[in-house]
Amino acid sequence: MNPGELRARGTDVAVVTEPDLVREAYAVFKRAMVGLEFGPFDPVDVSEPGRFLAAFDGEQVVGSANSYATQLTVPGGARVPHAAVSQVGVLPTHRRRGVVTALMRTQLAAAAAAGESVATLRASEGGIYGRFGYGIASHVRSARIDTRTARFVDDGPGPGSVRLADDGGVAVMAPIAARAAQNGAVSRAHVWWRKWELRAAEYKSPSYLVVHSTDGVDDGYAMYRPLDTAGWFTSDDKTIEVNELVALNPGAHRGLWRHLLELDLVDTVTVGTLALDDPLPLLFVDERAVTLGPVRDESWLRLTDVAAALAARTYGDAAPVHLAVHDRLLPQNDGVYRIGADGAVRVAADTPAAVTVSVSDLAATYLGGTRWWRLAAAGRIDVADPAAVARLDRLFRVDREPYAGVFF
Ligand SMILES: CC(=O)SCCNC(=O)CCNC(=O)[C@H](O)C(C)(C)COP(=O)(O)OP(=O)(O)OC[C@H]1O[C@@H](n2cnc3c(N)ncnc32)[C@H](O)[C@@H]1OP(=O)(O)O
Repeated sequence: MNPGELRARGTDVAVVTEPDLVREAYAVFKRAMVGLEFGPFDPVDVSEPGRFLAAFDGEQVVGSANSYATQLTVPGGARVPHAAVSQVGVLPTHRRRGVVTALMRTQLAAAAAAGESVATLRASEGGIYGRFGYGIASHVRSARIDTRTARFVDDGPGPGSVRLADDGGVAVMAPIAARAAQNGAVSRAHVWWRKWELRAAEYKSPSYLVVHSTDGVDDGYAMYRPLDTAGWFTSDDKTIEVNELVALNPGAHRGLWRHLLELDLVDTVTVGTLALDDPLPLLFVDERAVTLGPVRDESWLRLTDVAAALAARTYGDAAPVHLAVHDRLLPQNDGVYRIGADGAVRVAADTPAAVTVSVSDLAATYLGGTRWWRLAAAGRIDVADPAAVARLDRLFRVDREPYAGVFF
């Protein structure tokens, strides 16, 4: 990173590589998060070198923002270099002085310069990141399944098999997760698995891992644990929580859910995070066996290099639209883009645009999770040609709702 870029709005922002400064930056994040529990790890061991940013007030670290070099699967299946942003925090003594603004400005410019044309994060609050050009690109919800009423539509065992792999850990999970390539998938940084191992070593309650294979090839896994085991023996609502379920194909999805729902003893199965269009409820004769939780935002996405990001995804079939994009924080993205079935390119800035959008609302549409007509209905976009809105919806249309499926 160019040191000249590191000064923004009077706050000094720098990449910290020296171990004690990395620890100090991480401690700032922990302090800012007030109540979040953290694992038993040294932040130096679970960070990627050269990516932890710190904001300084003199010698003191007062703000932090980290990221990981990963990949995002975009519509059409391309895997785009991506910054997975995390550990953003500012000391309570230094809030509302522009510290995080300086960190975001530096971080996003660095990502764009490194060829990471998109960044995503999980937001602690909904009011923070829109001003930095992030928009909500995917949503998720939880589910609770009553094993007593969950009778499968498809009554026979699937073509694959499930094996117990409780001691398999990362060696088993990582190669399967690496092949997850749904719209919105985020690849997992090596250090996240390290963090997972360090946390797992501390878990008090039992945790189980099962792996699904088809024709001898692993194609899915589920991790789960029992809740409230103190009352487990006499409880009439013995519950397991599925911490993660990765299924690379529908057979693995069905096979893993069948395994979980047929566990003896278990009355209820909960899962915290499902894609909005996960077929889970349709597996059962009575869909009410599944109680879906409220919809929540998952990936907040930022296009750091709009031209590169738009060119990376594919588009549906509709006549092209000229789209003007405004980006206050990274003005190099300001411009007009021609989006068509054959792809997206930047055109002359004075080309008349049918629709004008902020970079954050564009981010919300990028993976197909937010429809253009809804932005128009909400008055969030300027529409010079109303017919262009329906064309944009056909162009940005996706087969599957976006879903990252990983928290970082
Ligand atoms: C990916 C993740 O790590 S998510 C975790 C994010 N971190 C946290 O939630 C920890 C607790 N909060 C914090 O540490 C800080 O309050 C932060 C990081 C959210 C904001 O940092 P600050 O340095 O205070 O923000 P900064 O002064 O740059 O504010 C920029 C603008 O955002 C606004 N803003 C800042 N925080 C919030 C918020 N939580 N909600 C709404 N608006 C906010 C400010 O009012 C300001 O608006 P303005 O430009 O109109 O004046």
